[in-house]
Amino acid sequence: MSVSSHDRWPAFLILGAPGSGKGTQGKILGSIPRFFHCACGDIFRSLDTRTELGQQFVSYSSRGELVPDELTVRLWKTQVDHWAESHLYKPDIDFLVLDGIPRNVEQARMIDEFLQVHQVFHLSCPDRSELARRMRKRALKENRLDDASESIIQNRIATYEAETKPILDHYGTARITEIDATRQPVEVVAAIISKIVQLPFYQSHIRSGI
Ligand SMILES: Nc1ncnc2c1ncn2[C@@H]1O[C@H](COP(=O)(O)OP(=O)(O)O)[C@@H](O)[C@H]1O
Repeated sequence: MSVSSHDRWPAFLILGAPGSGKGTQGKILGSIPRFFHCACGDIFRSLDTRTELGQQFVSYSSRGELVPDELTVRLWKTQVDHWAESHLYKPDIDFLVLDGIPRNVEQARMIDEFLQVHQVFHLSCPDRSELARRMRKRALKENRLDDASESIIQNRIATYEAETKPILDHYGTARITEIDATRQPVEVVAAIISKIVQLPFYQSHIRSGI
């Protein structure tokens, strides 16, 4: 499964607590040519819940907990390979926009083997009650079990604080852009895009005509 360093997929990461707007931003970016949105939660939700894997996902996510790393990374890698084989995702010219993976430092280390994260966009929302409000709204609209109760919501926010936020240290400040997640979606996406187009890596990748 190992990939040489020059073959590693170029990627951007959207990081933020549940309800911070990662999925909204990922979808918008994924609609732009040469950006490919990859939402780990969507990969899990597409599993047939009658299968053992599907059952495992339901049992972890309905408690607000993370699915074990080994299983998560294996499933994620299989799905990205599948997208690449079917040419939906073109690793030589597309930028991966990761949303929901990695979710802890161990996953960050595991996926570093396959991709190169060029910038992390941290959608920051210190107001936890605003996040909870957004999740309750989403539960009504999208029928999400994991957004359905107050204790699960609190557990998901706590899991984010304890396990996902330390990822910021893994990537280091030079690769992190802080964005205020309470701004309008159009303003958040504008901030992300203006940062990307200024990155030397982006400029050289685009100019190389790959
Ligand atoms: N990378 C991951 N590692 C472990 N579990 C994950 C991962 N991605 C998604 N999950 C599981 O799927 C659930 C829903 O994820 P997601 O749709 O990304 O929610 P949100 O965007 O609200 O944070 C998580 O609470 C977790 O149980």
